Amino acid sequence: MEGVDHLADERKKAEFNVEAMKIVWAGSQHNLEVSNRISKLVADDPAFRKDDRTMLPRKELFKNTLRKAAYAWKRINELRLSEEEASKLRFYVDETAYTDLHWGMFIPAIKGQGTDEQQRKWLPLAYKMQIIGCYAQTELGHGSNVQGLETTATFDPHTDEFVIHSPTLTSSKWWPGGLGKVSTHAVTYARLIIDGKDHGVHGFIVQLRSLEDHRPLPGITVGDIGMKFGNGAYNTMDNGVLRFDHVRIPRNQMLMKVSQVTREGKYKQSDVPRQLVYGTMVYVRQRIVADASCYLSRAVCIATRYSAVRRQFGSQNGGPETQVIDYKTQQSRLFPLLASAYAFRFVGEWLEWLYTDVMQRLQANDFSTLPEAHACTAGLKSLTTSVTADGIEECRKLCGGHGYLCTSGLPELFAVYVPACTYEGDNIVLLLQVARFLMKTVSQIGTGKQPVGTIAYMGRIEHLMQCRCNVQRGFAELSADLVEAAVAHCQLIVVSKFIEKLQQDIPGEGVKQQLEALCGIYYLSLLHKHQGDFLATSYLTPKQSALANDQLRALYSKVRPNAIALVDAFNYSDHFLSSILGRYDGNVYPKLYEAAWKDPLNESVVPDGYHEYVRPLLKQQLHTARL
Ligand SMILES: CC/C=C\C/C=C\C/C=C\C/C=C\C/C=C\C/C=C\CCCCC(=O)SCCNC(=O)CCNC(=O)[C@H](O)C(C)(C)COP(=O)(O)OP(=O)(O)OC[C@H]1O[C@@H](n2cnc3c(N)ncnc32)[C@H](O)[C@@H]1OP(=O)(O)O
Ligand SMILES: Cc1cc2nc3c(=O)[nH]c(=O)nc-3n(C[C@H](O)[C@H](O)[C@H](O)COP(=O)(O)OP(=O)(O)OC[C@H]3O[C@@H](n4cnc5c(N)ncnc54)[C@H](O)[C@@H]3O)c2cc1C
Repeated sequence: MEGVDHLADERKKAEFNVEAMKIVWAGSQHNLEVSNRISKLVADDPAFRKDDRTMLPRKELFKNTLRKAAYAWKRINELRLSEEEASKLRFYVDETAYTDLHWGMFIPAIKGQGTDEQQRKWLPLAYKMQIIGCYAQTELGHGSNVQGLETTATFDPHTDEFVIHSPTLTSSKWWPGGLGKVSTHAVTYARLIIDGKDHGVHGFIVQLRSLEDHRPLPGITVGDIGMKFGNGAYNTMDNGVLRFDHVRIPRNQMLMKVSQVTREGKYKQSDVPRQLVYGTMVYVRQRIVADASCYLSRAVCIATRYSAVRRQFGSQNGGPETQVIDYKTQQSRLFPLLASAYAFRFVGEWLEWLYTDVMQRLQANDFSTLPEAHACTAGLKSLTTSVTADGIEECRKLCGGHGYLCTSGLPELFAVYVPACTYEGDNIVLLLQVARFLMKTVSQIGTGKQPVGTIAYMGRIEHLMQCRCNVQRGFAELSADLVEAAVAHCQLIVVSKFIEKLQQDIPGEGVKQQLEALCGIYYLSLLHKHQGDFLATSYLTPKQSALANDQLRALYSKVRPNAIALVDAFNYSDHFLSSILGRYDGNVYPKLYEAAWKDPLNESVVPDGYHEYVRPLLKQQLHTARL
């Protein structure tokens, strides 16, 4: 019934202060306040309606996204929202769009790789959205292998220009978000050629479309690459294809913070690691980790609330059937994901600190923690996106048949999220980077260099110090195993950051106890999943492994009465969740039934096509039956 909280009894079971947990999840009282205000602003504005997305044809869907992005920009300016508030508004609008890449990659690339002069010229235009940018790195033939990119930028000393060109079909830029139909400019990655010498991949600002009539400029061929996975989902984004036919840009449009080309055509590499050209990707990877906790928590919120509403089997003497959340199988699938959502939130906070610290060190030309930052952002991006993508699918399955309805919110959430396992670095390719970092650490231990930071624990691997093994040999042969070691390394980071979080002062009655239980579920569920490795290496005895499993089950029972309150603490509005199964009031069945009749297919009792395609069959069947 309307107005009744069908989850009220569940909420009464909470053994902790939910409002205090909301602050922990938000990061601070201030963040919670801003989130509440902006979330309501979006939820209350019909212009941000999103329940029709999965039913719109692509052109209409895309135009609707353009409308929303323009309206959001209008509201940001009318309300004079800060950058923080504007970012929150785009988050709660919850629709991938060209603005993601304008704000999330184009601007960071200029900030990270542009000189002060270039920043002074381009950033004001970008901040006012007088130009709209994208990040054009991936090509049809290369994405993971950045050093394999084929687009060329050839310096012409006669005109003090670079000639940007797509020499082959496979050099066509392919995938950049916002490129297909909207961006006027791109930070384009191309091979710098000077006097026939290839200096490798560098970033260049290239205008793609006229600011007058939006038509592609001479030498530019650009368009959308076509429909992607799922209805709605990432089809609100114009991922594009782009080819250059000898397009000329001024020399000062090469991003020159890391390396420069003089008027005379002399190449100067600052004494900084060439990998700084990858800096934007590192920035986005750390953002994606924080974002993973948002996506996973949305799915867990839906599945937890529905698991408390859904009853199936177990009726005693005509009494109510059992809530499926009370089944140990349901808990063993759901609660590790709930724990992971909190774990990823905290490791995302730490990674943001690590990234900020590295950026400050770079200002002082201190590159000492750059390798660790690369390994942590790459590895944690890989781990958290893989677990989140698989977790959203598991949450769909935890909701049974109704989880497969678009009105559950889960199919679209899955479809929009899963590319995160690929973009910003294929997850396996990134784990191989972590494996390379671990093996390099091992080789350095042999030289007496003690590891610090997230690899300090490796200093205790005494036996490796004696083996003097040649870690270079067999990397390719052992890469699958090394990837597993990289995953374990990242899982250890997540566990250690969760434990460090618990060592902080955490206000609120019962809050710390709940987080301790979730931390226990996180690491014990990992230990259970990988117990074979621990047993095979004698790190655990069978008895210890059994005790750990017993403790895990005990923690499920401890969390069970608090489960609804723990997902309420995510503080998501019904508008943001966009899920009938995940409604705050748990009023699922009436709303599912109501929603079904709103489907366009039910606009007519007799479906279009009946008379052309069904009736003839029936009549034919009737005729046959009479024979
Ligand atoms: C659902 C969607 C909704 C919202 C979006 C979701 C989340 C976003 C969250 C918040 C939004 C905020 C911002 C983002 C905005 C929008 C994001 C939305 C969508 C994302 C769009 C995705 C955009 C892209 O995909 S851009 C293209 C990404 N491409 C890649 O990642 C390519 C991967 N490949 C590489 O990085 C490199 O090729 C490589 C690292 C694999 C290899 O490089 P290379 O060959 O040059 O090096 P190696 O020989 O392997 O190593 C040499 C040494 O260099 C070291 N190294 C390598 N990389 C780095 C680095 N980055 N930093 C530091 N050091 C590095 C390496 O370790 C070696 O060192 P050694 O000492 O010699 O061993
Ligand atoms: C939705 C979406 C949005 C995107 N947005 C952008 C954007 O805005 N800008 C942009 O520039 N790009 C963008 N991309 C492209 C994206 O960054 C690349 O697709 C991604 O980096 C993966 O590269 P790839 O496609 O070449 O994969 P591949 O490397 O071809 O991966 C194919 C398989 O090969 C494996 N593999 C590759 N190399 C190795 C190796 N050395 N060892 C073992 N296995 C290997 C991979 O693990 C994978 O299983 C986007 C992609 C998607 C899906």
